[in-house]
Amino acid sequence: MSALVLDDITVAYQRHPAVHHISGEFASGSLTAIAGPNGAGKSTLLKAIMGEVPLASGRIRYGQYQQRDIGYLPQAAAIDRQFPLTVADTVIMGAWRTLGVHRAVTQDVAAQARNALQAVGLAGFEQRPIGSLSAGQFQRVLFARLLLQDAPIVVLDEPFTAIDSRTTHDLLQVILSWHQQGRTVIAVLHDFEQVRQHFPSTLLLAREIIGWGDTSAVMSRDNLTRAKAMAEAWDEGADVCQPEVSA
Ligand SMILES: Nc1ncnc2c1ncn2[C@@H]1O[C@H](COP(=O)(O)OP(=O)(O)OP(=O)(O)O)[C@@H](O)[C@H]1O
Repeated sequence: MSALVLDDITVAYQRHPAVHHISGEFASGSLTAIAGPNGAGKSTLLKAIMGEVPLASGRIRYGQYQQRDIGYLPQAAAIDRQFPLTVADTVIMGAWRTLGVHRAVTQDVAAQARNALQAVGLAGFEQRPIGSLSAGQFQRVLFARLLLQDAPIVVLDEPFTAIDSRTTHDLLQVILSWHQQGRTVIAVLHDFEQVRQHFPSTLLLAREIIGWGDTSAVMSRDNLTRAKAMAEAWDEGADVCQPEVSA
């Protein structure tokens, strides 16, 4: 069964394609890394899945779930940490689906938030302002929020960039436990060794698909060389291709 199906999708910024004719599917319960050179369209693909950028063409099908059932962690740079929130409030926001907009936070949700913080190694941090946390601690908070969200599909954009190795190790265990629980997990990653060791499936992207499937086959030397060569040959000014108009 498919959790997400990409049906010939193209995404463009000011008509320049960042993701070009991508088709394929993320199987339900799969653990997939998205890898590729800088500017390959990895973040853009995640944003398209989340509905944050429009599709120039093609379609995304969400299987048995809806877009709002996806837990999403954007790149760290996209998150405002100056907002005056406590760690507990930030985590509790993950439960918005069960809380609704106006309902009070129940003791149950507050307890879940404490448990989630404990699971990511931040017990006792509940009342700390998020602005006072280190990058690694803040990433742990965002994972605790995802734990509360309890989403069947989790999408992570470079979750370990600029994060210390201890935190990376701990949060990788959280990702692996999501996989063991049968959730569908998709993560953009730059560390190829990490991808090879822990991610059974990989989508190697260079605007187009270089390979998608079993990690050992996709991350071959040939494919990585091809991805690099495509990145070097990119024409930043290329227009989105237009379908031929029949007479
Ligand atoms: N908001 C935007 N407006 C215009 N162009 C954009 C925008 N966002 C991304 N791009 C361009 O689209 C292309 C793909 O960017 P994207 O961030 O998706 O790549 P990426 O694979 O995630 O790269 P990285 O590994 O460097 O994060 C790049 O050429 C980038 O400059």
